[in-house]
Amino acid sequence: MAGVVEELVKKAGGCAVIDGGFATQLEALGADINDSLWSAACLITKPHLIKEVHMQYLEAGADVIISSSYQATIPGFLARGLLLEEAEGLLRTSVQLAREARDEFWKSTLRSSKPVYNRALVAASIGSYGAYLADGSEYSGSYGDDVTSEKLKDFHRRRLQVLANAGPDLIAFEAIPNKMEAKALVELLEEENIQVPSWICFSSVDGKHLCSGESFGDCLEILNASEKVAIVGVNCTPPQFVEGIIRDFKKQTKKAIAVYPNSGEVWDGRAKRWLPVECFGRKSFDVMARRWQEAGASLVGGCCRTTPSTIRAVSNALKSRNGQ
Ligand code: MET
Ligand SMILES: [Zn+2]
Repeated sequence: MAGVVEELVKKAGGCAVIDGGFATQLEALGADINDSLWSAACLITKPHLIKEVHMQYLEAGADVIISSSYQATIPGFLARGLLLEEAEGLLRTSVQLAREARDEFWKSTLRSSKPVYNRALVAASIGSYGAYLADGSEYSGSYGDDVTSEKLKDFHRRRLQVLANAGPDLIAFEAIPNKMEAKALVELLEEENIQVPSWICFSSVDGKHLCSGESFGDCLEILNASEKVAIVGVNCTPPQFVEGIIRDFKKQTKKAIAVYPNSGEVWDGRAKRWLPVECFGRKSFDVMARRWQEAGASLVGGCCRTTPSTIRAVSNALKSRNGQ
């Protein structure tokens, strides 16, 4: 585990808290994210709301906050009529807003000497190629035959460079749906010699495989071989599968494990809405978070449809047992 993460996990008493659904909370604050850029549209129109969401998660007890760049891509911004420099500037802004929130919150915490908080880390979010396509392939992992590993690397390269140079503590590759993309990302981290430690989290719809149907084990083998990858895990996956996934990962990796599932609701990519298949609220997250720590997770949080109240419950559950 990279030193900075190790230190945070230790300070948090063995399990650090990641924030919750970012787009979800932006929407709750009144932002319109029904947009091909999704939450990243707010980088153009409502940056103050982005900072507000970060503040709410810090207040709720998050030790790691994830930037608003999940669906912020250079081609996405260019298609919106922005210039290349403007697009790159918005990527840097996403990290900057999270850092400002972290620094302001930390200053105010020091003044009020609330011992429950740690100085949070900022993770720069990078969503999958499928998230950019916004066509449902984010959860199917099927990119079609014309998408090669080189094409994926070219898609990710510049954004990765810009975000890594914007001063985050971590890079968070989120909801990676297939093995080709996981491998392309590992190769890219090496090729670009990225010095910021990364996490790579997969998404799963069945708890046994990546969304593509490929095995976790094959992908973990690729991640295990890279020193650039500090943390592996799953996000935006139904919470009922997470305990089993952690136990499975434990057998196949020595890297730290991060889990931040969604609420259990299912995204209907065509209809662009959440289907309430099985929804887990903050009460269940509080119980589940403890089990996830016991099973071996070092970082626990929430993804889509989880909120600051979910994260407060997770933080209270983990930190009270860890004597914080
Ligand atoms: N960090 C992103 C968010 O919470 C992850 C989205 S997963 C589809 O909005
Ligand atoms: Zn999600």
